[in-house]
Amino acid sequence: MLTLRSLSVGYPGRRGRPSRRVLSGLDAVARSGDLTVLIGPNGTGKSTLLRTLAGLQPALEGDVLLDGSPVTAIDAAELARRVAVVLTERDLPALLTARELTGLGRHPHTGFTGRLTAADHAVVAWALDAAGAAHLAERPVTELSDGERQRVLTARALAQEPAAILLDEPTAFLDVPSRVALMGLLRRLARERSLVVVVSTHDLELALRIADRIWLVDPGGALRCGTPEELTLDGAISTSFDGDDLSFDAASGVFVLHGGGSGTALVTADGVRGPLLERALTREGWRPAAGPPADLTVTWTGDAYEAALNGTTHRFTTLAALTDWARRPGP
Ligand SMILES: Nc1ncnc2c1ncn2[C@@H]1O[C@H](COP(=O)(O)OP(=O)(O)OP(=O)(O)O)[C@@H](O)[C@H]1O
Repeated sequence: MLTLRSLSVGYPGRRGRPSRRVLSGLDAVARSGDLTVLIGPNGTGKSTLLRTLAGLQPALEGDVLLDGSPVTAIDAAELARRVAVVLTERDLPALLTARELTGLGRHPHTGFTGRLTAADHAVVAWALDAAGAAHLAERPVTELSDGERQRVLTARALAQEPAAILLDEPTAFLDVPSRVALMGLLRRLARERSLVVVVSTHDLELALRIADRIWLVDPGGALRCGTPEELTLDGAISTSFDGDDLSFDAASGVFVLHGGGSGTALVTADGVRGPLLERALTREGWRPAAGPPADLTVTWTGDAYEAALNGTTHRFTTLAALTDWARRPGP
């Protein structure tokens, strides 16, 4: 497991510039077998923390322990075997194919010559496949799209067969199915291979759905740790992310736009139509009501939407027509 003990991270002062302490007094554990997801608003220090955990920059104070040993006491070659890091790199070595770049992940294991054995090639093939990048294997890495490059960088980390894998926003450039697939893969790897996996993301809704443990850097610089449900229940998620226009709905686990000043709306419709209607009305400035009374009631009759407002009922045959009317309800 990976343990943070009274850890402070940041940037030492240089050439007359003062040092910058980004986060301090951090205590946390990322367990083997868990997918630990690091979340927090912009600029709170997620990348700085991940780089410090990976040994890419020194801690200002305190310790990072890998299976009980301070990472500073583990020699560089050993650390390279045990910890893999995926940063949002854009400058990759030209002329390498995706397979060759993934092969670089084997280097901590290959010894002095760097030559890959048949067993190493098999691990590379597995890693490319696991990261959904097998079809990219022979492509030059400089010609890949952002999302494709992210998969190959993930494959390189997997090829390293580390004990811990740290990823900084690996889903940033991926489309939605690929994000879910990559997070799912990371969780599966954590469980099946008993890996420590710490991954930062801005995809809060996905994080809360898929993480075993959340590390939340709150705006005050504290690190709040717990299951997604614990942090939702104790209000930590709302406190960190709610804004003037947006708030986190604990029950559904998604962000909702605040209804404006149009009033409350009560929806009666079966299946998925109900939540979709509520979403459309919220976008137009109505606040969903849990039950009667409400300023506006909308009922799906099976072939039309009936909207009752101020004693008058309006009938719409399409959701688009209802939505347009709800924006500026008239007679
Ligand atoms: N090299 C540096 N020297 C000094 N300060 C830095 C340096 N790099 C980042 N910072 C500052 O450290 C703070 C944390 O930055 P960091 O990139 O870790 O945040 P983050 O949570 O990853 O942000 P984001 O969500 O926007 O990616 C920011 O205020 C940033 O300006």
